[in-house]
Amino acid sequence: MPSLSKEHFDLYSAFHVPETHAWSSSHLHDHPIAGDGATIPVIDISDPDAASMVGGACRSWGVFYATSHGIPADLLHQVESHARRLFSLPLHRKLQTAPRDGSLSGYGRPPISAFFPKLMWSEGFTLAGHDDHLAVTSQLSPFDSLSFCEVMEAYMKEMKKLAGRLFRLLILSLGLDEEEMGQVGPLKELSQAADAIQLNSYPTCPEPERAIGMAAHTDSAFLTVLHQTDGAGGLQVLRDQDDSGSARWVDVLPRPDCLVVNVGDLLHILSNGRFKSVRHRAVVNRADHRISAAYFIGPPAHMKVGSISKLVDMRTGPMYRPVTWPEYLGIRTRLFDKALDSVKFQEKELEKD
Ligand SMILES: C=C1C[C@]23C[C@@]1(O)CC[C@H]2[C@@]12CCC[C@@](C)(C(=O)O1)[C@H]2[C@@H]3C(=O)O
Ligand SMILES: O=C(O)CCC(=O)C(=O)O
Ligand SMILES: [Fe+2]
Repeated sequence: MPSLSKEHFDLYSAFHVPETHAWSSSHLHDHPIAGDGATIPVIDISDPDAASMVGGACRSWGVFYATSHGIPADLLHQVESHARRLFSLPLHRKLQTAPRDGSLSGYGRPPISAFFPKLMWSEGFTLAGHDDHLAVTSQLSPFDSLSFCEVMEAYMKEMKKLAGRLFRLLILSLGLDEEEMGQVGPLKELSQAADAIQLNSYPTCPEPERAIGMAAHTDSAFLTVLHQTDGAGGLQVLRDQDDSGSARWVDVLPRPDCLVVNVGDLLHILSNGRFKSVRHRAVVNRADHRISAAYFIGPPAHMKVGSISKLVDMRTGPMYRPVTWPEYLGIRTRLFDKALDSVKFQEKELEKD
């Protein structure tokens, strides 16, 4: 069993933020927080104009709130309460499920943690594929791992359907017709698309101004659909340029009946840079123990993702070289937030007419 080192400080009973978790203020305050007025689009995805609204939001923000998403409220509550129960287990029991032998599923720090000298004020549990996660959760007996798995699998199934709807809207918004849409690999093979759930727990923090729940990053997949608990919130997205010309962190507060959808790096590549992979982070607070459940959908492991040819300017060629998701995750392991730039082709000089 992994030992309970200082690194596994119990966040739930903390009276102060230890040095291991204290981030420098330059890291935390790299950009100002936007005031009111910066409003993330709220889109009813069953609206007849949903495609153009979703397309507009992904071009301009890389994120939006989706309503009429079709995920039953009861299922969302069950996911949340199972996640709470899992994170409330004693630390040594959770550590028993740490991913091993090439598995991705289990309790632990997300891969981005490796890029920062300080630890994040959160715990994570990844579920990637049925056998993978059943193998770890079944070790949690007498924790009700079967009902945990049942709920998570029902959630993944519903989320995949929703991701299919969102994808269709996005592709339509790019001006592709039904026939061309059928030729776009990821949509054609959605049933085989790879997906994963990341459960995040952000305990209350005695000194939230010194800690970070989840450090700034972009997600690697096509799309992320996030459910967050009601309460103080914590998710923030980086709005590149506001009217004042500077980048600002914008709060993505919980809204009733809304899920948060954000663009990941592979959709940025697929759309030849039209949809923006949005940088985001999660801050913590003194009052609420926040839970979030992120659903990631990406291409099947073997599929190379390149820019849709109709979106490529024939004179300059595609902006990015095609990559598979596992290949891209490998690049991120080495380069983290330089990964997207590293698969970008050098811009060609256009000859003057
Ligand atoms: C499917 C995945 C996406 C993810 C890496 C992973 O294999 C499982 C964890 C995911 C997560 C969640 C927190 C943020 C993130 C950047 C990270 O470090 O782990 C994402 C990864 C990603 O989007 O690449
Ligand atoms: O919890 C959140 O609000 C953000 C989580 C996140 O960014 C992730 O899991 O990739
Ligand atoms: Fe994320």
